[in-house]
Formats: sequence, C-alpha cells, structure tokens
Amino acid sequence: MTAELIDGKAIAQALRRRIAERVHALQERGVVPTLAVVLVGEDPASQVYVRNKVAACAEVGIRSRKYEFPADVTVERLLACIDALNGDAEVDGILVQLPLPPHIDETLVLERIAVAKDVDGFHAENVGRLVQGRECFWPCTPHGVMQLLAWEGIEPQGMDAVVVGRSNIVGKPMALMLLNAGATVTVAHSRTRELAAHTRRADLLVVAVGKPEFITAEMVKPGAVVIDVGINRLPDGRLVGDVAAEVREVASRITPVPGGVGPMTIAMLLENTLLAAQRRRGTAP
Ligand SMILES: Nc1nc(=O)c2c([nH]1)NC[C@@H]1CN(c3ccc(C(=O)N[C@@H](CCC(=O)O)C(=O)O)cc3)C=[N+]21
Ligand SMILES: [Mg+2]
Repeated sequence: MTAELIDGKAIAQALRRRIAERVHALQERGVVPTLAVVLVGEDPASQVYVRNKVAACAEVGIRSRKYEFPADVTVERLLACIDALNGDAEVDGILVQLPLPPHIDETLVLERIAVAKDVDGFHAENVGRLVQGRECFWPCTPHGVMQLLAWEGIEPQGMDAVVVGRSNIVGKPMALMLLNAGATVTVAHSRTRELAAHTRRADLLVVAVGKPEFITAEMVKPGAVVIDVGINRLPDGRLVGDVAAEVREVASRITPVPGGVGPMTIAMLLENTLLAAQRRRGTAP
C-alpha cells in the first residue's frame, strides 16, 4: 500500500478563504478582528514564524500588531505589555511567541493573558475547559489536526487513537480533543515501554515528539491514518517530520512535512482570532 498524502497546505488555504468571508462579514458590521503578537529576542526561526502569522492575518483581513522586545527584557515590562493588551478594547487575541528566553517564566506570562483573548489556548483556564469539553480556545496545532480529520471525512468516534508525545502545546490537548470526540485514546511518550506495541494498535497515529524520523514502518499498523506533527530542521537544511518516509508504504493516509499540519496551525490561529472577536463583541453565531 502507498499512502495517500493529506494536503494540509491546500486544506489550510480553503479554510483561510472561508475565514476571510466571515471576517469580511464582521467588518461590514464595523468590527475589525485584531491580533496582537508579542515577540521577544532575535531568534531567526521565531521571526520567520511571526512574519508568516502577520502575513496570514493580512490575507484574511485580520488586523495584526507586533510588539517586539529585546532578549533581555524584564518580566515586569512583558507583563505590563500584556496588561495593556488585555485592557485594549480593540485587541481580540494575544499571542506570545514561544519559546521565551530562559530568564522569563513562560507560565507567568501566559497566565497573564485574558482568557477571552487567549487564542493559543495555553492558559490553564482554557486547558481546564478543554478537559471538561466546554467552550474554549483550542490550541492551534491539535485544532488543525482535528480540522484535517474532519476535512478528510475521518470520524474519530470509536477509533483506536495513539498520540505519541505529551507536551502541553500538542500531545496533551490533542489527546483531550480526540477523547472528547469519542476516540479510545492512548498517550505514549519518550518513557513508554514497548512503544511499538502501542503504536501498532493505532488506527489513528498522531506523532509529536520532535525527533526526526522517529516512527518507522514496523511501528505502524497497515492501513493506519498517520498525522506527523514534527517539524525538524536537519543539519543539511532539510525539513523532516517525526515519521520516516518508509511509513508511506504502510499507512493509508499520511500528512507530509512540510505541507501537512504546519499550515493548518496558522489557519487555526486565524480561526481562533475570529472566534475571539465574535465572542468578545457579542457576534458569535
Ligand atoms: N505562542 C506560540 N504559538 C504557536 O503556535 C507557536 C509558537 N508559539 N512557537 C513556535 C511554534 C511552531 N509553530 C508553527 C507554525 C506553523 C508552521 C508551518 O507553517 N510550517 C510549514 C513549513 C514552515 C517552514 O518551511 O519552516 C509546514 O509545515 O509546511 C510551523 C510551526 C507555531 N508555534
Ligand atoms: Mg515527550
């Protein structure tokens, strides 16, 4: 079997067109959804990501504002910026680009963001709401995976799903979303014994470990749907996922890297910002 590629780039583009229509409908009512992006330091990768996010906003009619700070910024200055954005009626969403420099307590900064503006969904109150299956902001990467599955007509209910990775930004929220959708969910990770025995049982395998080509063909059930969340830059400059190329000979459907989950993450940031604007300004459908 050779897996069909799930074209995240094309799906994200289609979703962005729909988001643009909804943004324009809001604009006709005098509301311009606005995202504030906070960037600390000069990490080139973070600068590229932020530039891409700002460009994606512009494309759909979301206004964005960039707040840049030097790497040695004090936590007090950062918190003061968040406080000002929380109190700014024009700002719908706030995104603090991660990672932050080591001297800054990330949790302290993320928890300062008003829950109603937390478009990354990293605030503990949003996470708690996700656990309970209540209305909240879904973290963009697993949100993007759920949209990919929906677009592909893959219904998680009743599926044996295995999530590899237990990070707060991908693995844990991914497991919760699949669980809430009715999947039987196993969360495996770097400390799991007999990892392959778990992954081989998966009808749906989501991998977010950040290790290049970590999942090999013999770890995958024939016919499984494989979602590769990894984005690893190799020394030669190539971008590869957490799933080895040979898995394409075993899976039924698989996301490529690049062009799979990554573009969906950005589309979901736009979706969440639009939702924030609708919810905050009382125009939610
Ligand atoms: N507060 C915060 N929220 C985030 O959502 C967040 C963050 N911090 N810090 C960094 C990570 C990473 N991330 C990506 C988004 C899009 C692509 C993406 O579009 N990737 C393209 C390729 C990009 C390339 O060529 O490098 C693809 O997979 O096709 C990748 C990675 C969001 N992050
Ligand atoms: Mg792990």
